[in-house]
Amino acid sequence: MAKRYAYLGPEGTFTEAALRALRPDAPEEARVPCEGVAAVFDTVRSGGVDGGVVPLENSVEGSVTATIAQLVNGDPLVITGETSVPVEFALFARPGTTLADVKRVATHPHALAQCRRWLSGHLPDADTHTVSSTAAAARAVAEPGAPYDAAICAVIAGERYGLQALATEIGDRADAATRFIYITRPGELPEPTGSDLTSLVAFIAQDRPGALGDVLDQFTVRGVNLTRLESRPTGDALGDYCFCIDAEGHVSDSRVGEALMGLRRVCRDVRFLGSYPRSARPTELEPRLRPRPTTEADFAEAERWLARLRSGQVD
Ligand SMILES: O=C(O)C(=O)C[C@]1(C(=O)O)C=C[C@@H](O)C=C1
Repeated sequence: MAKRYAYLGPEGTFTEAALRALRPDAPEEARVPCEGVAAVFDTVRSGGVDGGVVPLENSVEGSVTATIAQLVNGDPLVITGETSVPVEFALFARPGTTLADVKRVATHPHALAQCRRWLSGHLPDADTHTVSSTAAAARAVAEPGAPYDAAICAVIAGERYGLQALATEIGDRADAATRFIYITRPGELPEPTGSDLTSLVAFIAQDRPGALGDVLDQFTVRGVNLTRLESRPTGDALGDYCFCIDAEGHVSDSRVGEALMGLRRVCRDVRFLGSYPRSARPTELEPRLRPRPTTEADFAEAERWLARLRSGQVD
């Protein structure tokens, strides 16, 4: 049966652009728009689709909490791919509307946070309303008797719903980008590519001095670079946190595997969220991320050395 993919819809979201980048050969009917991040996760979990795409983090606004909450607390799904998409915002309204007519602006909370400067400069008195996505805002503005006068959305969404641009490039940061993940039900892992990321959630055993240090040490001593570390409430009690971690490398790399075993020993729980190809190639990475402090070859050589010691040989 042909594969189908859920995404944060409706048509015209940045998430749809991410899905097109991740699955360029998928025909239109393979893309299943969902209203909200939780609905994408549920559709993937229920087996209604093969996988799904959701936003994970934005370079300006940070994490998408709805996605993190599903990854941390929901029934386990794994990440098998990622991509990042530049996010450029525009203000769209029904044809004939002028900027002076705009009193109510709708958009996604992350988009609103990224256009604050432009809004306070150009529409200081407009009321702002948040909806489930930037394209949902554009669609709502296009409806007869719409509750909003304008939407902050991608150009493609404004055009898709027959609106007219009142302003383009209204984001506070022209170089803003959002990172999206491709999620599936647990199954076969993607093959290592030599440029992978491993995502996980570490739940510390007990709040005490050095508890986070113990988690980080598992990576430090094995020369595994972290690309993201975020503390999130577990939801169980006020002040109870877990740590969302992205590390360079694949679970099949010995040192990443050993770091995971180390975490398993020092943490109350570890949720493995997947190993998957990194979207930026190493040549595009900043030099400070390379070279790795130790290589896979160093690791293998140290293992052989230990085996020799254990068998009674001394170098
Ligand atoms: O609303 C959209 O178009 C989305 O794809 C969601 C989303 C997000 O959740 O951050 C994606 C990119 C932008 O930062 C704004 C909104």
